[in-house]
Amino acid sequence: MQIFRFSYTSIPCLPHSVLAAGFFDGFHQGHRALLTEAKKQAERLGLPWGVLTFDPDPWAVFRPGEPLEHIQSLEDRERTAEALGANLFCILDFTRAFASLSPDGFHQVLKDMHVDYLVTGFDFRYGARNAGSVQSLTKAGFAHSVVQAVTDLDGKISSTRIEEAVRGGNVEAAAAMLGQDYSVPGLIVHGFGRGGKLLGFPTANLQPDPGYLLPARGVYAGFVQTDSGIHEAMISVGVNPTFTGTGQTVEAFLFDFDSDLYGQRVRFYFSRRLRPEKRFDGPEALKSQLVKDEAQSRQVLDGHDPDPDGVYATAESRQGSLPGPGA
Ligand SMILES: Cc1cc2nc3c(=O)[nH]c(=O)nc-3n(C[C@H](O)[C@H](O)[C@H](O)COP(=O)(O)O)c2cc1C
Ligand SMILES: Nc1ncnc2c1ncn2[C@@H]1O[C@H](COP(=O)(O)OP(=O)(O)O)[C@@H](O)[C@H]1O
Repeated sequence: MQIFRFSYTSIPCLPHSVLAAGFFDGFHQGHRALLTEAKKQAERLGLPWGVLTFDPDPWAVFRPGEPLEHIQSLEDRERTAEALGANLFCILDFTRAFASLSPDGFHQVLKDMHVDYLVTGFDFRYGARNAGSVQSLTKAGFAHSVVQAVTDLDGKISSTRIEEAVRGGNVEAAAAMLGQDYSVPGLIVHGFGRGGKLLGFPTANLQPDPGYLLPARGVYAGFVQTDSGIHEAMISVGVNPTFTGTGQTVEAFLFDFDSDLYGQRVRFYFSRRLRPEKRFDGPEALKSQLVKDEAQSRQVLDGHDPDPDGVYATAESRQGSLPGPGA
């Protein structure tokens, strides 16, 4: 996949293509329908296909200073598009000047980018005051197709619904909409040194990359992708109320694993919520609960693939060629 990043004022020479346009946070089932359509049109026209996306998030440009959390970083979005077969990934710098283009100004940008065919969602808007829509693409005679909303029993699948599910700890609902388990990358840092010594369960503490949503406090069964492959795990998001003076931590005990993870870039996958976090009378009571959590996690994770499209199959460190899921 070729990646291009540019401003609308200096468009590079791009191949003629079919592009699906959107922000695509999560590349959920609705977003994937656009990619399927782009691929289909590209095959018909004999052209490469890909994604037209924007960075930074338009919200960050129009509401600077407001904290923003995402399902995916730009790099995650690139990796997902690549895993789903895109040939091109075009990132247009999102600025106030770009956003204030007229609809015709935006059509000209598409032409200068050699976009021969555009695929959008039914509610795609563009240009100053959102004046551009699928109707104005038609009026301008721009070759395009419109993909209708992909729905489930609760309505339209959207990044907002996925965010709500993750924030509420409903990671299974998030996974159904995403097409893969919700995951957060980051760095393994030192904790309080209690896990191994006091509890007999060493835990790898994640310093999540900035900007990622975190699932609600609680205990989850999931996976940890490390340099040595993907490992079943049980994960705690919480303040460790059994002990005092602890801030919020995100930590995992990896099953059948015994090596140093400090300083390593990893990815935590949240597959199933097991229970809320509790305050125990002491380390022994917590330890007995952890034994039960491990048994339950092993049971629910058996045969479960957190990343069926192999989006994040390479190790987060990207050093050399490393084993992926199932390794
Ligand atoms: C799967 C799992 C479940 C946990 N559940 C709880 C809990 O319910 N209550 C609690 O106080 N701490 C819980 N913990 C956190 C432990 O208190 C924590 O791992 C321990 O304090 C070690 O911290 P350290 O890594 O900073 O040394 C859990 C940890 C894991 C991995
Ligand atoms: N099975 C395992 N799961 C998680 N971490 C492990 C495991 N085996 C070894 N480790 C290592 O041990 C460290 C955790 O030890 P722990 O006693 O909880 O101390 P800390 O509080 O500093 O994280 C991890 O960061 C990792 O480097």
